[in-house]
Amino acid sequence: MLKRLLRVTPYFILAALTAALLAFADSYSFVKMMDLMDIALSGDMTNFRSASIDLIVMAIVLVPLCILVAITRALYKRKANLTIKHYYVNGVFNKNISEFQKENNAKYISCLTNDFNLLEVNLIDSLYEIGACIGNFAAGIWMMTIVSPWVILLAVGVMIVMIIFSTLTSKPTAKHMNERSTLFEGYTSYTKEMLSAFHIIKSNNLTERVQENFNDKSEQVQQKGYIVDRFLSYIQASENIIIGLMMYMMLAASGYMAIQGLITVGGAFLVVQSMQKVMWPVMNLSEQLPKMFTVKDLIKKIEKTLENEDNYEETQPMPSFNESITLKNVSFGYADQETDLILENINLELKKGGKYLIVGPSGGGKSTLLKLLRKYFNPTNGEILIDGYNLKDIKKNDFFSQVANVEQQVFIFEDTLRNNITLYKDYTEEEIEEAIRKSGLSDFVKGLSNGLDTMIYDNGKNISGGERSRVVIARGLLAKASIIFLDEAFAALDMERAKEIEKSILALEGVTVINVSHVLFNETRSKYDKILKVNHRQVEYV
Ligand SMILES: Nc1ncnc2c1ncn2[C@@H]1O[C@H](COP(=O)(O)OP(=O)(O)OP(=O)(O)O)[C@@H](O)[C@H]1O
Repeated sequence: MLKRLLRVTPYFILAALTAALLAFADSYSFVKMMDLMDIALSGDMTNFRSASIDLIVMAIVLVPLCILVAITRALYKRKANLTIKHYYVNGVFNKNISEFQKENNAKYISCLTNDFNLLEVNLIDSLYEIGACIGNFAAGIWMMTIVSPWVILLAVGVMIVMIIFSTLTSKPTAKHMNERSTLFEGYTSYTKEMLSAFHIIKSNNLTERVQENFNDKSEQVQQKGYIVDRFLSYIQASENIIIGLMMYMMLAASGYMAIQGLITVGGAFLVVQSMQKVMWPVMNLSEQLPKMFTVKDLIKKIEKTLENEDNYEETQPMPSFNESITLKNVSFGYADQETDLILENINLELKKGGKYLIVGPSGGGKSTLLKLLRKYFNPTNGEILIDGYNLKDIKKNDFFSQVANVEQQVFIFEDTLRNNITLYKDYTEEEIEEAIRKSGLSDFVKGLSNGLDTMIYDNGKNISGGERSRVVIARGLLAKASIIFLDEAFAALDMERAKEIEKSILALEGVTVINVSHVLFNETRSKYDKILKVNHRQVEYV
């Protein structure tokens, strides 16, 4: 992630340089003020006028510079945030389907919200602040050199003390931050579950219990937040004491020098201003550095969510599906243990263009067989060959572009009906119409005042379960895939409609259809080439 962040270096440099430019311009205006003060005390009216004009010009120049600083800072922040978020989402989509499904996806939501908010404050903002601090510190030192180089030594001393202090306090801060992030993960997961199950909770009178659990989790997160804030405020208070002491020492030193006549009154004024210029970065650095030190562990935690245990490299392209899918002595268990096998020693051949129905008792392993054929999981033993090539070696993207999946669990995007059917790909109106007709959606679409441009909200809350299923069937038909996998795709449809759609799918020439279903209609039964029963780890022909 840090490597990816390096790409925004030009934006960072631009933002830091403009901040430094502003710091120097601001310091220069203080030098001009010092001159004005000393000229005024000497009673030199001619030079006083020109020094006053210089000051006014400086004040005018500062305005566009301030705007430039705000713009370059915002640009850097925007680029940096987008870069790490793109990196993360890209990483999530590089996860294997099986490994992604093993995890609670609230883990990823928590990373993208809580952890990325922390990254924005503790890394992206802090980096900018550190850049700006360096510019301001340099400008402050420059101001000091104009008055007396001796004051610089004191400022460098303060800096060293503060860096040592930050290093010492960073470890316990990082520990607390990580614990808080883990608590947030549980909290996000629970909140997501609570809102998804809203109607179940209400209709089963579970409100009180759920609220109690939520309050407990929320209390834990708040308590940790309180501990972190309290800890950080102790650190802050200690820093303020140290910095305060240093400031008094510098003030006393410049006062002594003015009394001794080593510097002018204007010079004393400039020392006070330069001290502020130097102290701000020192104070700010002492705030930003501990935050920066906590980022390493946070990034490690975020990167861990993107790790794939199985990094098998797929090398075989699959431009088309031409002959058959063959299962050779395939065994599979989710737990990778021989005793926990769901399927054992399966041998099958599924021909291109063939229509296959998979039946069997609940929990028998039908969906598991489909998951293996869909390349969600690899067999524990044996191999699945497609046109003679091991499915394990076939590149995921190539394989997925040859198949369409129609599942019982439907996902509908919050978008128009058209985009939900085409899945953002280009098809002709005739192709879309044909898919709508074959999936039994024609009457539904005709009845909508906006037709295909009707918006579907929140995973299809404004359409029925059967309509949702048909949208997904239309997707499958439109995709013109070589293989269609159906998993209880007709469960939400009435019998007549289910039969009609099943017939349309079974009439697709050259398309291999593998349909897992509890429902077996006499009218469509004969249209299947083979009916397979999955039971007791075995697959047999019916
Ligand atoms: N991700 C998983 N991790 C562990 N075990 C699983 C997983 N998915 C399914 N199983 C188990 O595998 C067995 C077969 O499940 P599968 O979903 O393949 O059955 P099925 O025949 O499709 O059942 P149904 O008709 O009820 O959908 C079941 O005992 C189930 O509990």
